[in-house]
Amino acid sequence: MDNKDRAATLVVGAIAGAVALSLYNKTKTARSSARGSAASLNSTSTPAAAARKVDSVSSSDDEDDDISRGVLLRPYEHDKRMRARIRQAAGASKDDGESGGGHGKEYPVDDDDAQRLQRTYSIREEVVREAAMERNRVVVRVPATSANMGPGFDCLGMALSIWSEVTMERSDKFEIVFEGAGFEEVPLDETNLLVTGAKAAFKAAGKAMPPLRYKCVNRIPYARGMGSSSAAILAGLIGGLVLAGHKLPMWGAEELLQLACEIEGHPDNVAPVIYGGCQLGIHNHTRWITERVQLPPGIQVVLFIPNFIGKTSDARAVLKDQVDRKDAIFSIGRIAWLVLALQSGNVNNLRAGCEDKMHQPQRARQDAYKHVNPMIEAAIAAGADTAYLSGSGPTVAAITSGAAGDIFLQRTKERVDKQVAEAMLQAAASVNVGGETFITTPTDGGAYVVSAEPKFSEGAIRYPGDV
Ligand SMILES: Nc1ncnc2c1ncn2[C@@H]1O[C@H](COP(=O)(O)OP(=O)(O)OP(=O)(O)O)[C@@H](O)[C@H]1O
Ligand SMILES: N[C@@H](CCO)C(=O)O
Repeated sequence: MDNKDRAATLVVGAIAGAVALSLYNKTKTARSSARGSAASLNSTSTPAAAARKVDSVSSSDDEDDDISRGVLLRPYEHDKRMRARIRQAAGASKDDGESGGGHGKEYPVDDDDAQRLQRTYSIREEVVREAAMERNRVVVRVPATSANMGPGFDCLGMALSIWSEVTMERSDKFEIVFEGAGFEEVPLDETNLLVTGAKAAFKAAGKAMPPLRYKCVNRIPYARGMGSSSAAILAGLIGGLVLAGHKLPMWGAEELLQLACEIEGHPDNVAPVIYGGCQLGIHNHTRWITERVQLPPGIQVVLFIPNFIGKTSDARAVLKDQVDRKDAIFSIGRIAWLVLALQSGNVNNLRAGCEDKMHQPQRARQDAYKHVNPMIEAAIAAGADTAYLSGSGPTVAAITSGAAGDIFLQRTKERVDKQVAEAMLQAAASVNVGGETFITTPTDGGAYVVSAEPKFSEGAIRYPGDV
């Protein structure tokens, strides 16, 4: 990703972040007021001002102020707050450079609290130093993802309930066995992204990369706009970390996200692969950060997956370096609108929220993507709340809502997703594009280790994959 792309991601992501943050704060008002006067971000008058505030909260020296007031609670702030509180509990000066704050603020700590924090902090220190056991074999599951969702170019994406499974084991020679989607096209040499991920993991561990055997049962459509490359990167990274016996510092660092973004270049697929759900990610000038965007309950994702591949590198090549101001204004409003609609559950606003002028029209003008516009119109006419080009395409995703429980228990005529899938197939046929539809749901969870050898379980503490 070049600097221009990164700047665009920052602006779009920051605005969407401001919207999400405003909603988040609304839900946290009770907690904030219980802690005392809240420097409410809700009072921020413009999206731009809110975006500046987001940035200052995450990176300025005022961080401790905001944290102590309970205005925000984010994973990467836990570490700093904990350190400050422990230091205060221990009676140390807050001004010797370590706490990063030095405001002389009184933190609400009693003896029990201090002991608990001290204990937690000790555990955290052990985690940082911990040299985990190297392992011989590991199985990892990684989800498909649908990025961009219209205007969230390079910054927004959601994880889908389509999982690939990768087994990695130490071997006397390098080998990749690939089954399922893309088995005829995927490179089986060291350029495979599973290997790229694994190499990054061993590098992070400071260990030489041993010969590994990879077996991938791939259910994520290959090079179709459903995040097959990000899933492969994360499978390699996670599997590699487990084999290397290296645990990343997660508190305050989101280190796995940094490693994955360094390879992929943007967080819109890799963040939902790691954390699940819908994720909004930006680069804050120092590192990649991401936040969960709540999804409305009961939504389904209807995918039309063409029977041809569309490489992201080709789909990016059609985009110009410069964006017209009116197109930027159009898309900035839409990403804010989309995040607001998702967070608030107002599915009626999803349609406008998924409109875009940054990449979708440019890509849809290509002959290979001629199905995109007719299909979006057909899906919406058939009852979808919205539809958009998934990732860099050529897959089109439509969102339907109102589902509850298992769809196979629902009367066919009441199933909006089926009507939408049929309409998408008809639209594809009308422009002579072949493919299939796939009906799925977002998944709340991200990539996970299914099992490892030797096992993780010991004594009475057991884990599902080890049972
Ligand atoms: N194990 C792998 N799985 C998938 N793609 C791989 C793998 N290893 C290497 N690649 C490369 O990544 C490319 C696919 O990534 P690409 O970004 O084009 O599609 P995608 O990730 O499926 O879609 P999108 O990023 O738009 O959601 C392939 O052309 C291939 O060169
Ligand atoms: N945001 C990316 C997604 C695919 O990697 C793009 O649209 O090119």
